[in-house]
Amino acid sequence: MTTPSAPLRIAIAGLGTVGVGVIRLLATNAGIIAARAGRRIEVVAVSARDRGKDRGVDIAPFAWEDDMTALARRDDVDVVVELVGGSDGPALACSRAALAAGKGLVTANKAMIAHHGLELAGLAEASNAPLKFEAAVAGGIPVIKGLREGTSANALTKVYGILNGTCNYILSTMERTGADFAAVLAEAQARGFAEADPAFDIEGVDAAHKLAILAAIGFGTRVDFAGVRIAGITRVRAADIAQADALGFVIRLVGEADVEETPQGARLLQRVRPCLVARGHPLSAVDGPTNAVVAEGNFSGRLLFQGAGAGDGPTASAVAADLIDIARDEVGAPFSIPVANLAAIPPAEPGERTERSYIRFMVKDRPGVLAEITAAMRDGGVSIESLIQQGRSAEGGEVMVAMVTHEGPEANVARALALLEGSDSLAGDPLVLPILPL
Ligand SMILES: NC(=O)c1ccc[n+]([C@@H]2O[C@H](COP(=O)([O-])OP(=O)(O)OC[C@H]3O[C@@H](n4cnc5c(N)ncnc54)[C@H](O)[C@@H]3O)[C@@H](O)[C@H]2O)c1
Ligand SMILES: N[C@@H](CCO)C(=O)O
Ligand code: NA
Repeated sequence: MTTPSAPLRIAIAGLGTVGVGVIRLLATNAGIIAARAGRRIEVVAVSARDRGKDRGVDIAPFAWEDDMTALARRDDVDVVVELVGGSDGPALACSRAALAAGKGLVTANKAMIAHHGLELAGLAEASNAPLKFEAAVAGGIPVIKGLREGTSANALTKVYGILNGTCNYILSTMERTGADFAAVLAEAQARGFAEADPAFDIEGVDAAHKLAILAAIGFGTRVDFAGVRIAGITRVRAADIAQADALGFVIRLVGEADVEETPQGARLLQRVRPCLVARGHPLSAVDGPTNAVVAEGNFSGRLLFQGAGAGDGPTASAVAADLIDIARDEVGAPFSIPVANLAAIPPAEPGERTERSYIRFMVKDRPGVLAEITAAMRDGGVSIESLIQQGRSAEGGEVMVAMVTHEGPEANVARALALLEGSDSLAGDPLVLPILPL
């Protein structure tokens, strides 16, 4: 007769959207999980800011710790699940304590992994403890698993996609309803998609955290968050979304990474920026808090991972999948390759790359302005494919001028715009949005 395996005993630090989602999922799907994990997964202890808060789940059966580091060191815990958030502070302290004590760590915290992932992976490898973070990138989509396992036999040429549910919710809702940015952001916050500080979402930082993690796994490089070039969506206006629509595009916040060979050696390009995406491109149909990641492998071809990128259920699903892997003893190097063997690739300069762009100006409505802009484009070496001026303003007011360029070096657009800097024909800085190739 066989003895049933001992349960995997977990502690949960952080009982917010995701923490409560994990407690619910582990209870609702306990039977399925035990069957697939080969043993039960049991919550033994929890910690958060406010013990008495009504969270809609009963935490009375679990031991309570005020101090998350003490939680991480408990003798009756095998794996700590960090769902607090923040790159440093109690999340990092409790994660370090868990790994140093030889316990497993599961986290949804992309900020922490982007900043301290190599240190934590080093601790995990030193004590042969599992460190897993599927929920940190693209919520419920198994994209870390997809790249660590599914494409592991490939050299990846490119990884890109929609990595922030809040921005995607804002952009696609504004597109559909014409609603105001601030109102839609408030809805995303109310629905639990946004970060505690939503500036991380709308400024592109959250997507950059995720991109740096994906690039590390996809290309076998050291995580280099500082090397990501970041632009968020705060400068995108409803008028840009309407103009893009008229041209046959939607606007999406896209993170992209690739490695290019240059005469100076390999260079890692990582950037997050709002892009025009042609209707017909797979990313154009990605709406609401959905995420999508495209990975191009030299043997697999183009793979598309798509699904819910945020929210309690999908994120809890990814956390629980990591726990099941740990319960099955399916562990490996956190970044697929041991930390010591990850490559350090310097960041690429994008200026020599070519692309088509949408450029939007707000200009004073007076004679000669268009000539000034087109002269700057000519002198910067930018070829204009189409140019649209919207309406007329009241006398002396502002109008929007949008153009689409032919494909050309990115550096030329920067050069042309530098020629316009300080011009009193312009009201504010122009907005440049690249057009994502099909
Ligand atoms: N919400 C999502 O859709 C989602 C998706 C993927 C990843 N994540 C990540 O999961 C983590 C948790 O996100 P969330 O949305 O559940 O956050 P949340 O704000 O809803 O919950 C955070 C929890 O941590 C506790 N906490 C925060 N700071 C604390 C402190 N200084 N001391 C003690 N307790 C503290 C809070 O009391 C709360 O219980 C974050 O790293 C986030 O980036 C969230
Ligand atoms: N704030 C994040 C949560 C999921 O990581 C988002 O909107 O995508
Ligand atoms: Na994921």
